[in-house]
Parts: sequence; structure tokens; C-alpha cells
Amino acid sequence: MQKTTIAILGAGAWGQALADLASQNGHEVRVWSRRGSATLEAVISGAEIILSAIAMKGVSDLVSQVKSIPLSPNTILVTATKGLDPQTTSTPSQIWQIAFPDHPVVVLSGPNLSQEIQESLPAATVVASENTAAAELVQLVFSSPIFRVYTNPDPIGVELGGTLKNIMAIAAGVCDGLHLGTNAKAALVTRGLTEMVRIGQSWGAKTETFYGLSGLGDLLATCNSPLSRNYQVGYQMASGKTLTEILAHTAGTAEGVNTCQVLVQRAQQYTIPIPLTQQVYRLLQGEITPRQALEELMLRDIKPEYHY
Ligand SMILES: NC(=O)C1=CN([C@@H]2O[C@H](COP(=O)(O)OP(=O)(O)OC[C@H]3O[C@@H](n4cnc5c(N)ncnc54)[C@H](O)[C@@H]3O)[C@@H](O)[C@H]2O)C=CC1
Ligand SMILES: O=C(CO)COP(=O)(O)O
Repeated sequence: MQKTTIAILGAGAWGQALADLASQNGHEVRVWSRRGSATLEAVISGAEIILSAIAMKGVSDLVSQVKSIPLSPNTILVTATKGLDPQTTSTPSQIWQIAFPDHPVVVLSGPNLSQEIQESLPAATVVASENTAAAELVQLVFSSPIFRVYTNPDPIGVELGGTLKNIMAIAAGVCDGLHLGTNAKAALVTRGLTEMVRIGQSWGAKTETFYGLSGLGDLLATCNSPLSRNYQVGYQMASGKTLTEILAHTAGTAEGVNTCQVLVQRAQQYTIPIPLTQQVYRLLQGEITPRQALEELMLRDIKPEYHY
């Protein structure tokens, strides 16, 4: 394909991996980091695609900074952040789209542990947008023999899959850390997916999106890999460490911690049942031990698996 100019905002593990994938495909890639020497203006000037891969806590501020810089009207905005805004409970793509109503916004999300991608191991991802042409361009830019990219028309569903699975990955880490066995893990991941679907429906996401790469796919990757920072948080909590101790020694961002708090707030507002998320929340708050969280989940009122 034609050489494209891409600005990657965020030089963390994920921003760097995505920058390398685009560079390997021959595109002109410029990376901006808040600690780097290049200005934001210089990095995004003339870029056809601006991709943000920063942590959730910086998204609103970054959006305001980008908004103060004139962009070409065709510039495509891509978000690869997996989190929720604590003030508004909005997703990153919603924040970008509200600030740039006339620009196409694309969500990039999938089972993509950055370390494996940096080792050139094969992976697949999803680029989702209401603007099909924008999603197809981003698909072309990143597709390679080691990175298979699918398009999808449900950006909110794709984004929520990647965001909500982080809470389940914390729970899966606890499950493995307590050596609860394969049956327990299967039950947790399956009921976790049911909870993700329920939350997604309240946001207007399509149910089937959660059964794809960005939902079930990312759930499986993150709940089963010690490379996941969220899984590590749960695993270490099972050994009795406090959240503060764990985060002090965690390299990188475990978004599930913040997402869990925001989701509890949103679930109260919209009356969404979120039993697993509630227990992860209470555990992270230091209100209960991992064993107590397990007991409370197992002793809930018995009920049908589905309400058909
Ligand atoms: N590492 C991975 O395997 C994957 C990560 N993600 C998501 O990508 C996002 C970034 O994750 P990582 O790169 O792994 O984290 P990281 O901790 O390695 O890097 C975070 C980046 O965000 C920047 N940042 C943090 N606060 C900021 C602020 N206030 N203003 C501007 N920049 C700020 C940091 O400078 C850094 O460049 C997260 O939402 C994560 O869930 C998504 C897919 C895979
Ligand atoms: O989102 C990820 C894989 O798709 C990365 O997971 P962690 O943020 O838990 O490391």
C-alpha cells in the first residue's frame, strides 16, 4: 500500500509495539511521549493517522492538547487505550469523538499482549469504526504476516471488550493464585463474559461483538497469561499483598484497577448486576480477602444460567 504518515501518541509498551508494526510495513512513523523532546504539534503535523496508546488517566488532557492544534479534516483518530474515564464513565473513543465530531474515530483492540508482539509472535486484532473506509485504511496500515487485522462496525463493543476483560483478568489472577483449579477458572471466565455482555448491552454494544477477538479473545489471552499486568495484580493479591504494594512494583499500567471503580459507579447509576466486578472492587478496596470474595460469589442466590 501507499506510504502513510502516522503519529503514535504514547511511547509505553503498547505505543512502541504499534509503532514498530507500522514501521515494519514501511510507513512513516513519529512517536510522541510526554517525556520526549519532540513537541505534540511537530509529531502530529501532516499525519494522516493519529493513534493514541496512552494510559486512560492521560486521555482527556491529551485530547484537549490535540484539539488546540489545527488538523487536516481527513485525519483519522485511532484509540488503543483500554479504560474508562472516572469523571464521565465515557470510553476513550467517546472522548475523542465528542472532541472531534467531524473526524473518523477508530478503536483498535484485541488479544494483544505487547511483549509477544514485540517478539514477532503471530497475533490478530480488530479495528472498529462507524466509518468503514477509515477502519479499512487502518487495517491496511497495520496488517502484516505476523499481525492479522479484522474490521468491525461496532466500535463501542470492541472497545468495551478490551476494557472490561481487565477486571476479569484480575479475578483470574486471584483464581490461579489461590490454586482453585481448572473448573473454577472456566466458570469464572464464562460468567465473566456473561457479565461483560450485560454491561455492554447497557452501553448499546452488540452482543456478538463480545464473542469475537476483542471480547472472548482478549479475555482468554489476559486471563491466562502471566504477561498481563491485570492478571498479575490478582495473582499477587491472592498471596496476601496489598494493592499499594503490588502497584508500587508493577511496571506499566494495570487499567483494570481504575476500570473496576468506574464500573461500580456506572452499574449503580444504571442498575446493572455486576457480581464479579463487585467482588473484585471490594478486594481492591481492601474490604475483603480473596477467600471471602470467593465465598460470597459461591453463596449468592441460586438462579437460572440465562433469562431467555
Ligand atoms: N501493553 C499491552 O500489552 C497493551 C496495552 N493496552 C492498553 O494501552 C494503554 C497503554 O498501555 P501500556 O503502553 O502497556 O502502558 P505503559 O505504562 O507502558 O505506558 C503508558 C503510556 O501512557 C503515557 N501516559 C500516562 N499518563 C499520561 C498522561 N497523563 N499524559 C500523557 N501520557 C500519559 C505514558 O507516558 C506512557 O507512554 C493502556 O490503556 C493499556 O490497557 C492495550 C493493548 C495491549
Ligand atoms: O490488553 C492487554 C492484552 O490484550 C494487555 O493486558 P494487561 O494490560 O493486563 O497487561
